[in-house]
Amino acid sequence: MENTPAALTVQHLNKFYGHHQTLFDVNFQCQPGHIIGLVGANGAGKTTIMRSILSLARHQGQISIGPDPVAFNHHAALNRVGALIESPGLYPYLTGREHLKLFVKDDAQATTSIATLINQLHMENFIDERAQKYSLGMKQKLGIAIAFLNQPQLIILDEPLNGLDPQATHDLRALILKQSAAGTTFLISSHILGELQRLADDLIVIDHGSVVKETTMAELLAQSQHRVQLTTNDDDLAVTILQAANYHVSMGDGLLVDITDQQSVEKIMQLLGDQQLLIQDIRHLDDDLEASILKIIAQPEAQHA
Ligand SMILES: Nc1ncnc2c1ncn2[C@@H]1O[C@H](COP(=O)(O)OP(=O)(O)OP(=O)(O)O)[C@@H](O)[C@H]1O
Repeated sequence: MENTPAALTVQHLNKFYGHHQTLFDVNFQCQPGHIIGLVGANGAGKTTIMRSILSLARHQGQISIGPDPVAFNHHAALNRVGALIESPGLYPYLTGREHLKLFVKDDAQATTSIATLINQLHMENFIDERAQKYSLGMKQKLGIAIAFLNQPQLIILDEPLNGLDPQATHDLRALILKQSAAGTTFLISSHILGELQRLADDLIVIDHGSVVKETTMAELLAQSQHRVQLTTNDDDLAVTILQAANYHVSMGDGLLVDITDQQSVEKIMQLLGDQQLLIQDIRHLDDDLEASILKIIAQPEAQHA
């Protein structure tokens, strides 16, 4: 089978601001049509990685869009990339529609693609106003629309949900999923992890300028810890019974019981029921993406030496 090149390849990316190194040998690939979440704490290096890919910052290392290398002085392949980095740079005296006309490349498809984006992002009621009057969310929507123009193969979005209301968040999610199903690759940074959990196929976790984890969302969530919180009519006895059956139990708000692959809620209920214990409350406490990422970053080997 013919090998399809990755949509984006980043190899040995290092970045210095003066003498201060902010990226340390960053390596990763983005597969075509995947949505990749780039996550990490404030200052971890997400924006710097994105700016380096787009040749907006000088860096050391190799970056390729598909099979084509991109460098600070050689960036033809960036024609196939759409991006929104930090806040969009807009011309105050131009309307939103004039911005879209300015950035569109293919005149033949300009009118339909601009109209479709305006419609999909619900921008009709402000698109013919000058950008100087735009709110944060309106600017952000226009910046997103510009990133989606010209059918890019790769779209890079840095904190795209900034300033977006719930409807706009929903519209953007629908647009990203539609474009990704059509083959567009996305690299998206966001602190809104619940939203990334709904969108991303793959995750790259950055900490102190290094990649500390590259994984699929499914893999990460499958490895996450499953626990139940329960209250019984005799919690002390319940602890004794569960520990004797090799469950890890801690006392919190009720009993917190870790569940491994070989254990289950049904088995817990049966064990306690066999001893005539009454379960008064029971609920699942599965880790979400936030908890899983915090654990990755907290691991000592995740810290850059
Ligand atoms: N122009 C600059 N000059 C000097 N240092 C910079 C510059 N821009 C970024 N940095 C430093 O590089 C590091 C990475 O910053 P970056 O903006 O890439 O982080 P980030 O992960 O995007 O953070 P956030 O989530 O807060 O946006 C930080 O330590 C930051 O202080």
